[in-house]
Amino acid sequence: MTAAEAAPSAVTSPSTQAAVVIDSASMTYVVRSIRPAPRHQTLRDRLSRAGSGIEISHLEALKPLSLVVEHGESVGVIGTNGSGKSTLMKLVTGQLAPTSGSVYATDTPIMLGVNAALVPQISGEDNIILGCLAMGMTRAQADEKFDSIVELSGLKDSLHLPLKAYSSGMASRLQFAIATSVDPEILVIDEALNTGDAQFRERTRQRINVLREQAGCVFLVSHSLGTIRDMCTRAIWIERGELLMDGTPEDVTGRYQEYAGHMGKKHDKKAADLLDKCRSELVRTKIVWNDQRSPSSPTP
Ligand SMILES: Nc1ncnc2c1ncn2[C@@H]1O[C@H](COP(=O)(O)OP(=O)(O)OP(=O)(O)O)[C@@H](O)[C@H]1O
Repeated sequence: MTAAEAAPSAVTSPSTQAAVVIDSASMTYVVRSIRPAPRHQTLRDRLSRAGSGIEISHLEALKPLSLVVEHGESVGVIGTNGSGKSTLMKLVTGQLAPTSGSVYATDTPIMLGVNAALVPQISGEDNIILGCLAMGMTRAQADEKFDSIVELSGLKDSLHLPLKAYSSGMASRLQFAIATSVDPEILVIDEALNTGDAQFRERTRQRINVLREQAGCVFLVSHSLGTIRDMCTRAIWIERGELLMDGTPEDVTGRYQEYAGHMGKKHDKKAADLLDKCRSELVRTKIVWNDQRSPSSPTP
């Protein structure tokens, strides 16, 4: 029996406090690529063969995972590169449909990501209006929110400049101020805070706290363990597509740091033992709907 099979599981009936319910959701990407030509061929032959065959492979980015996140929680998501954090966030926002299982949310989650759509050629001011309209506000509502967005961004003196003249930290500030202006019930922040300075981090922390107090919930993906400890009430660790830990930010980041230390020193056995320990200690969530029926409106 593997550690995962031996691990305890908790049956959870999502309460009215639940903002997001992930019910055994998994994600396998289907990757289509051009079949490579044999290496011994000349460059000319290789190029002329390009496109002669399409190869299809499957990449399991996320193993089936269940999680209930309640209103008022801010959940930090950590894990090494390529472990599946962004994939999980895309399932939460409905950008991707899970290969198996379901994801439910009480409201449409707002994603604040490094690639969130701002237009480089137009000014910060125009981006604010455009961003608000893109999030579904009317022009009158966008005008009404304008001053508070300027205030939160802290970029009053630069907003007349085109966005392409902003540093990545300044662009992040603007994105954050626009995205949180709708008081989202569910906010997903994927790496967007990493470029901010200390002042921006403090504003962000305060804004996240306000959203939580208003019974919103926040997911925060970050490689900065300090940010997770500062801003989150709970943390999860995903490694190679597998949920390994779900607990307090201190416990989860501490264990992850230990793992990263072993990996850095190439102590593979110690790293593997630590993963096994996490697997055996994780209390897996099993979702059971009270009325035996899941909600009728999964995302997307
Ligand atoms: N659109 C896609 N098509 C195919 N594979 C993908 C796609 N997006 C991600 N992957 C793969 O899925 C796995 C998880 O990627 P994901 O972006 O979720 O990881 P991550 O934990 O967010 O990584 P990072 O910390 O580097 O941002 C990786 O192996 C990645 O190569």
